[in-house]
Amino acid sequence: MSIELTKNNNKPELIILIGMMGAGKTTIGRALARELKMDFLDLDHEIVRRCGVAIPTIFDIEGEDGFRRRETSVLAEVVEQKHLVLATGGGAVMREENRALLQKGRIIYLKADVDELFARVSKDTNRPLLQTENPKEKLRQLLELRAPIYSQLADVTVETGSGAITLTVRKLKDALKAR
Ligand SMILES: Nc1ncnc2c1ncn2[C@@H]1O[C@H](COP(=O)(O)OP(=O)(O)O)[C@@H](O)[C@H]1O
Ligand SMILES: O=C(O)C1=C[C@@H](OP(=O)(O)O)[C@@H](O)[C@H](O)C1
Ligand SMILES: [Mg+2]
Repeated sequence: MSIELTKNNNKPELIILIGMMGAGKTTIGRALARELKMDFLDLDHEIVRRCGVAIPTIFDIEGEDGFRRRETSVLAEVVEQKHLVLATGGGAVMREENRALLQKGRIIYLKADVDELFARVSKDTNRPLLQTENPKEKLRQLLELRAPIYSQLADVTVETGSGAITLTVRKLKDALKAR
């Protein structure tokens, strides 16, 4: 099967947020969509809605592989939508097939360092990959592996520090306008 993909950077009908767990894809994505008067969809939430069970349950029953298959299948559908801000899950960029699908949108990399990411997600039990003895080390390893991929895919990269969420949304809007 060959997929024909065209990328139109001047007309962001589909904005896609990528980045690590805790980067703020879900939170910032929702706020950005509201600001831009676009629809919002979170890939993880859509997977959960379709399965009827939470992400840790999908990992328990089907393993990470099962989750990734579902992720690809939902991603393939939702990238066809227009007027949409799409928040992906942090690992969605790891499959070649997904990276091709992501090219349908304007890709924004939300960047944060390990300390910041850890501070944001450490109390959340909804991320099965971090249910380990040393979740900070796991975040560090995942970041090391994924950071070059996020950077390579990104049309726009926005640093999200410890500042307010509204500030990050403003930065993002400006960055989108500037391109
Ligand atoms: N820019 C930000 N500044 C401070 N806290 C943030 C920021 N972005 C997200 N958060 C907080 O971090 C947590 C994880 O954010 P979330 O949007 O779920 O990240 P992701 O979807 O990238 O994993 C949430 O509690 C959210 O309120
Ligand atoms: O980084 C990852 O591999 C994952 C990130 C999660 O989404 P967030 O990045 O929104 O936390 C979710 O898709 C799943 O737990 C796997
Ligand atoms: Mg999320």
